[in-house]
Amino acid sequence: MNTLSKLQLYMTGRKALLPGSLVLSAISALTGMAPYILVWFIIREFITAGGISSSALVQKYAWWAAGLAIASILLYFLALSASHLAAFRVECNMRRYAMKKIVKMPLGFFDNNTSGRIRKIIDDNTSITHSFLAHQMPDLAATVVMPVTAIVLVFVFDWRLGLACLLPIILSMSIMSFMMGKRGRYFMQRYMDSLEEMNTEAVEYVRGIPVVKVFQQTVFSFKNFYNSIVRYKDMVTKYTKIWRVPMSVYTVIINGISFFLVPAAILLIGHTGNYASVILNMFLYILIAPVFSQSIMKSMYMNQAFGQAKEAIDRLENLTSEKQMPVPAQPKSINKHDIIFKSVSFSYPAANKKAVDNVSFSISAGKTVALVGASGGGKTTIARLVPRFWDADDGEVLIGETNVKDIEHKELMDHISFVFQNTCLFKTSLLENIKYGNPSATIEEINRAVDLAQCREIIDRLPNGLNTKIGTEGTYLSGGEQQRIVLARAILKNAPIVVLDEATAFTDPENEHLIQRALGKLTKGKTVLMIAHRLTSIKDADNILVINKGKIAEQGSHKELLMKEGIYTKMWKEYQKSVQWTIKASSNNFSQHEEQGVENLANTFSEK
Ligand SMILES: Nc1ncnc2c1ncn2[C@@H]1O[C@H](COP(=O)(O)OP(=O)(O)OP(=O)(O)O)[C@@H](O)[C@H]1O
Repeated sequence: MNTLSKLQLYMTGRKALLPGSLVLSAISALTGMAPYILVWFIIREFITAGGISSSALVQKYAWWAAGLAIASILLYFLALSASHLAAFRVECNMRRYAMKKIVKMPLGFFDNNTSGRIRKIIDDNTSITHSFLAHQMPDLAATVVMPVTAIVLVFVFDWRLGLACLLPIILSMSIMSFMMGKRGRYFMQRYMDSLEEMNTEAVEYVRGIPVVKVFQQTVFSFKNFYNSIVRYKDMVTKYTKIWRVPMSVYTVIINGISFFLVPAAILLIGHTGNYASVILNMFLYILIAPVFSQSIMKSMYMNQAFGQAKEAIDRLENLTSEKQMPVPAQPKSINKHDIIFKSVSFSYPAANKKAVDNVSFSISAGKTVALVGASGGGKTTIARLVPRFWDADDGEVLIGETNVKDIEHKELMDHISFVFQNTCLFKTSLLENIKYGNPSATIEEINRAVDLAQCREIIDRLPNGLNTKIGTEGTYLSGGEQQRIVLARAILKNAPIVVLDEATAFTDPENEHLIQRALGKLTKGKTVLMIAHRLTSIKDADNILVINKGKIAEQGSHKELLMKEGIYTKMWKEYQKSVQWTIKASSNNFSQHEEQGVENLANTFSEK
């Protein structure tokens, strides 16, 4: 399907706007040609019909010329209005369509596509199609109609002068098609790729400025951003050099049609001896020549705009064509709250190894299973298969007796509370943030969740209590405090299944203690799948799975695993050492010991 047909799909119900704009623009172009002929009539009156004696006729021609010029402008205005209406409609529908598709994407889609990237692809590409439809499309009709009419005219008046006019046009169009051919399209693609790359790197650069300042590094530490600018500059410079000669020749020829006409006219006068008629026609041709140059220039930009619009639609389609989360044809409801993994395997798209490899385990309703193991082992991926961030490639993930693929998205989400590694609080009131877990909760229920999540002292300290807006007017919360607010949200949701990903990582001891209490309240009586690096927090789990390279390397309770003297035992010993070091470190060398402990822990796995 070509670019215009694709854009027409987004017109929904007002499909006539765009063709209407083209027709109005074509009529405007035709009307705009008429004054040239009328001026030619006036000149003819002066040269052949005795000048002043025919002033009434001259005036009549002049009025018609002025009237038609005004009519042409008005028609063009109407054409622009119609094209703008079409453009706004298409832009709006494109954004809606993209957003509708994106909200249906699996949750894992947002891991690989940052919010910045999604925003840029949608915003920038819909804006490109807007300016193409609103501004360039009306010119398309004029670009076709004006030169065709002008060519007919020049051949009607004097075919020999017409040929002299046509020669530079053919030459310039050949140069233009050389510039806009395969090479031009290739450049456009690379140009937009480089812009996107530069943009992504620029966002990364701005995000990293605090780190650069803290570590006293120069901006050159942002090699990727620097390299993306250099690559862009090199590509544009190379392309400009390729275009330098053809573009100069093209510009000279297209603006110099008159220089082809004068020698042709001299030859014609010598040949026919009809001085007045040749000069008169030559005036018309000189008047019309700018029409050609303008039209060809416009068509050059038009070609470029078409290329950009095509590229913009392709990029938007690429984003939205990613596989959506399949919706069950006959949804089943959740009858029990145990979680069962049956020979589950999963690979990330484009990855060459399995992130989860033939994993089987079960969590009875109300019990807790913890995942531990080396970084990159696959713990997060396993946990995320339960709320369908992605679907398993092989095997089954069941809740009760129902495969998660057969459960409607809303029902699945209603039954699971997911506490992420990175807390996400919205820049609104704490009340709104907590209420997100259950929008219909009463204020009593909210207050209860606040108490259970150990958030009361946070709320009491803030000037407007629960109504305090966070992230504004200097009201900020520490990482541990944010974590507790997120737990209040999860407690309010009161889902029977809880998935916890590193909930206590990176918090200070005081906050950890409070978070542990809040977690105790959240998980009480629930089916829990939790990932934790602090082994003390999962010591009491009903079952601990040691995950290594996507597989279950060991499993059992804390005691059973210690008796096995395997990976877990090593991990536990290393962890104990690091805890002791931390205590010793209160007097000296804290960071050195802590780092050493973490390193030892990491080595345990690299040895495996
Ligand atoms: N969105 C993603 N796209 C592609 N590969 C991914 C993605 N997320 C994780 N991986 C890869 O899958 C493997 C398992 O990663 P996962 O995050 O599940 O491990 P983990 O045990 O939770 O690690 P950590 O303890 O560091 O969080 C790793 O090799 C990782 O590089």
